[in-house]
Amino acid sequence: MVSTYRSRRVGPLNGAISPPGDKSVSHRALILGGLAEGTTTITGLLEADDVLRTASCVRGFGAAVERQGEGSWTVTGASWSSPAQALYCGNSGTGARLLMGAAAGQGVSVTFDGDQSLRGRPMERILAPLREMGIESDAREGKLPVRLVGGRPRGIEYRLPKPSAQIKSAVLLAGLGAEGETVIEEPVPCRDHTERMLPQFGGRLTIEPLGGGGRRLRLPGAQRLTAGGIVPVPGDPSSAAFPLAAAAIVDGSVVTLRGVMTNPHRTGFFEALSAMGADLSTVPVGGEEGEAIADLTLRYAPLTAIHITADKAPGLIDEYPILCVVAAFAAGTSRFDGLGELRVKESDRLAATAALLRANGVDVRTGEDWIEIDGGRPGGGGAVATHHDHRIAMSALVMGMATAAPVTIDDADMIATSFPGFIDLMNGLGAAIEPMATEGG
Ligand SMILES: O=C(O)C1=C[C@@H](OP(=O)(O)O)[C@@H](O)[C@H](O)C1
Ligand SMILES: C=C(OP(=O)(O)O)C(=O)O
Repeated sequence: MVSTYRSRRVGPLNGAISPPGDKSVSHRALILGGLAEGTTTITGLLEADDVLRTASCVRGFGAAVERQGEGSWTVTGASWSSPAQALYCGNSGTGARLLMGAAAGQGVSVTFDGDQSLRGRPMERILAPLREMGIESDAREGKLPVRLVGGRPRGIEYRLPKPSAQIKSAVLLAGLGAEGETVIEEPVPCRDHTERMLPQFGGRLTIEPLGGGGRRLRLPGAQRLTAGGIVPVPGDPSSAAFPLAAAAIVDGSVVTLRGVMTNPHRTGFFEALSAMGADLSTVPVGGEEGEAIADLTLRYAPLTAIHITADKAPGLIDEYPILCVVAAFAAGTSRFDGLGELRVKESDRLAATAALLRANGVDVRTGEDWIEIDGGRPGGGGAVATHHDHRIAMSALVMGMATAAPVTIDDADMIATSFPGFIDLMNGLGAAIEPMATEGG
């Protein structure tokens, strides 16, 4: 089934909403809960396709994962066993990569698979450190389906080749079951949700500063985790980015996002909005011991172009498509560097974002890992190819809220991988996102 949608300008957006639970934290809570002895309760879990796939994979290893009510789940860990069937991770890079690490640590044999997009994404970045740890795998050209061969991993010293929290977390999760210590050097820091959550499950880990803002993580091997009590999942800053972006480009808007996680490795988009001149206020509302949380209010103000250097990219890596849309409405030329990783996300997001903007009348230049956008008053009217990528779909729909002519997308279904309530929530703020047609069956 293909669902095409149209987004058109209707006036200012107003209101206060809570974004859904954070996707990164949701995956980790399920996986750590599945490894721990006893029952963990997770509240505010993101009930989106990517996370639900991880829930069923964790079940596939023998843990009990049960939905108790909206967003409220229990996970009772088990000694992991080798699943008879391949585990299907759907569209989720985080799910596949973190689960590979966890499975390697538990010594199980397992095959992971995913949808067409995930089958195209690089997995060698996980298989290489796992091989160093002594875990053999079978994969054609480093892509899914991947078969891991069970065995006892050994701790390694590993320097992250890129600032990827998925690689870092996979090595940490494998290290939990390893013989000996695992040491990870992280020259450029990236999101640290695994490190923050581990102690709640009795996990031991020390973090030392490395010169230049980096870190060295030391994780003892052979750890037995214990249930994490209640793990609250804060609001997802990457989802909050869409209504905030809409308020930033639609004149007269005032929108509040409640309970948004403000982990310093995830706030790059909010900092970029402020640097462009958006009137964004942040009121901390708690959560300091695990993940910080705040209410964010954005009042429309005219925007100016910015330059974001490569070292900042990990702090807003998933937000670049929507940031590029915002830049299209800012006076001047914006430039974003260090975007090579965008080429291996759910789609080639650098190419898909450039095409999205061009289809709506924006002048854009790209290189292998950068983009330049000439901002102004884009006319819109474009038909956007989403390449089955949720973030491209939501970015295009937000653009249509501010352009003279409506923006259409070829498929809204993938939005369900990270933000199932997106369309209703945006329309509740005053947007006009409407289905165009449904083809096939
Ligand atoms: O660890 C995580 O939860 C994530 C890490 C990032 O990927 P990389 O590790 O590939 O940078 C991000 O793009 C992804 O959406 C979620
Ligand atoms: C890149 C993303 O997710 P994943 O890597 O988990 O597929 C994303 O949600 O933008």
